[in-house]
Amino acid sequence: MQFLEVHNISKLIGKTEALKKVSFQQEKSENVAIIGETGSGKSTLLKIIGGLIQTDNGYAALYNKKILGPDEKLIAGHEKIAYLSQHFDLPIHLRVEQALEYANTLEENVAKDLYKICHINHLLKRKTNQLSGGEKQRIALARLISMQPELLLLDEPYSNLDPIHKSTLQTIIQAIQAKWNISVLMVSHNPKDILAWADKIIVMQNGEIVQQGSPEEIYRTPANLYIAQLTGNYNIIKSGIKNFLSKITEVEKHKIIVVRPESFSIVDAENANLKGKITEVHFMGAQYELVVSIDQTLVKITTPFRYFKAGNSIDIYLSPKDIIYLNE
Ligand SMILES: Nc1ncnc2c1ncn2[C@@H]1O[C@H](COP(=O)(O)OP(=O)(O)OP(=O)(O)O)[C@@H](O)[C@H]1O
Repeated sequence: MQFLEVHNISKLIGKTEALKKVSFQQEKSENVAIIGETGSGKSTLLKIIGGLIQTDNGYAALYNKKILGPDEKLIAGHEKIAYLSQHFDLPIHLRVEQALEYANTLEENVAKDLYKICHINHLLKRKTNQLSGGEKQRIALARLISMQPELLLLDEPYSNLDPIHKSTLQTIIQAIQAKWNISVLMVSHNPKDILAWADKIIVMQNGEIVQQGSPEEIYRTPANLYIAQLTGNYNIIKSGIKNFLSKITEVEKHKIIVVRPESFSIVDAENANLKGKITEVHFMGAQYELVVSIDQTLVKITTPFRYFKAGNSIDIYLSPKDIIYLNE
């Protein structure tokens, strides 16, 4: 039986076609991420799946049963689907433990485990207005999980968190998924947050799905420049180096050529197929970004090695397999 099916969903908000015939499927065991620029329709789609916004056309179904919209039921939402919005709210004037108790459907010891996993035990006696944004978010998450959903919808969960709290939340989400077998559908605009996590990525642009596939497919063979730009750093190769590349490989005509910065390797002269001169060196933490002039075209190349200086001439290898051709 299909776990989640989204079929031909369209939605007009005001005069904006927020969603245009959106269809995809999620299996129970899959981690699915939706990415796309601001305004591409990600949140609207998540809210429709959560039963919080009515569709104009099409439907979403969980285990082949249509998810009803707010016009079709008394209380909006679906009992097996939890939605953690970017603007999560907790009931006010309550202590955290009261806010959690009112929602909880778990046995007491299981609920205790959940609070421990979510790192909120030390917050239980606080009032819900005496918490940081990250703490509120972890409590809101624990509250949703204590209602035993099968599908958790996360709308930009990491967007306001520093790296330490982000890493904590990533660990919490993985622990929750493993312990309670909850499927997650996550919206994000940061490729770093989802490439390693997702089994499938759905890319949205102007209310439409423009590509869906595994993280590697989306990263290595993006369907257009927008998707290449969304998923990581990139170089657009201009005519100078394009001419140079045509000596190495049969360059496809009338295509935009994109190369990821890590696809260039700095090698010994005998293994090289390109030559360049470093014009700038930028320290990026785990790696350095070199700006390199190849046949008067500037490209960015990443390297873990610290000994390169501006002005150095370097020998470079680019595998033809790592050249991404996109339609103009
Ligand atoms: N309440 C509203 N009134 C008018 N237009 C809206 C409303 N909500 C959404 N829209 C429009 O619908 C489109 C999709 O919005 P949505 O919030 O789903 O995008 P998004 O991809 O989630 O964006 P973001 O990443 O900024 O959250 C946008 O063009 C937006 O301006």
